[in-house]
Amino acid sequence: METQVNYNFYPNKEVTIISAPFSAGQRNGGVEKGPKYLLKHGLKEDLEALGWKVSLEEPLKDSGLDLPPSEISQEIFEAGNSRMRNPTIVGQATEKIFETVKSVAHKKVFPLTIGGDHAIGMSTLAGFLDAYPDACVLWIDAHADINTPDTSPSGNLHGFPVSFAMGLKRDLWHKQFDWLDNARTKLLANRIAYIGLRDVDAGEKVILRELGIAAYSMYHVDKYGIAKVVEMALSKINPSGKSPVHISYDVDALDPLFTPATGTPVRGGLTFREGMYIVEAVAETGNLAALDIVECNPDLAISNVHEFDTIAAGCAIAKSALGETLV
Ligand SMILES: NC(=[NH2+])NCCC[C@H](N)C(=O)O
Ligand SMILES: [Mn+2]
Ligand SMILES: [Mn+2]
Repeated sequence: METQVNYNFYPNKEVTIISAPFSAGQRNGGVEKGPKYLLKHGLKEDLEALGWKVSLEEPLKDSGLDLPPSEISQEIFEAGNSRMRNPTIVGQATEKIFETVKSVAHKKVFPLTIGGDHAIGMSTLAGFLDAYPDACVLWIDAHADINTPDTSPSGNLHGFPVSFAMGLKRDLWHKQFDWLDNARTKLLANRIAYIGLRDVDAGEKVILRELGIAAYSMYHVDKYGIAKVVEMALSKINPSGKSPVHISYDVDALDPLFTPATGTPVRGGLTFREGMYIVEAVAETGNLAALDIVECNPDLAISNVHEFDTIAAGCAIAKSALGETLV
């Protein structure tokens, strides 16, 4: 089926699935299996059926960086009240993923990065912004993932990627993140909006307020409806309507009813249709130009139904974003 949706930045409709089986940004084993399960569910074939030419890149292949937390030696980097866990392995893996996303984006091919935990968001944002300095970002998540080493309650690096892409508290970083200094463009506060928030740490709330970041929580989804929220978010971050839009989609944005197999589920989330509407509506503008799907963890499913629902939801996000329409 040929899709009705246009992709302004990809007239040739080429997409590269960047497989990022990575879990050291948090402490649950299993999230590194996400890419394998999404692919096994038919992700590649589904996108081909939508008229895309699909290729696959595996930046972590044979790197040893794709091991579950139980198989890597744990490292804690502390300075004063600042803390991050496993900075060396996270820094090494995110650099490799950054290089891949960057080269795919520079080739004018749609980068679809599948995780893996959300630490890889620092790679995808920095890599995409390198090719498109005027890009804007929709971060779809229950969490803001904008902790800095001195605000994080957990030290888990999947709670940091937005602050890294923005270069916040640069002096507190571990040296393994020096690669971010080579990225051409930092993410600016007026180029990112959140949708779906409902579990934001106290220090993150201060950062969001101080920087004036557009943050639409579940309260705003309830109050205005999802269509209005998407419209408001896009008009804030993309006032000209011409910039490419990168969506970083944490499946825990959806209610755990729909994506139960994820490491940090939070009740009161988006319905399945609200979640699909976001990517459908951005795709409809023609400006959707990069997508991440992260935090599917098949090992946390307590039944086959949970596993199926979570993986199927991840694939549905990709299909809706890449042009599947309901009629
Ligand atoms: N990508 C995620 N699921 N992030 C969850 C982050 C949770 C919490 N804010 C933390 O920093 O630990
Ligand atoms: Mn989350
Ligand atoms: Mn996240």
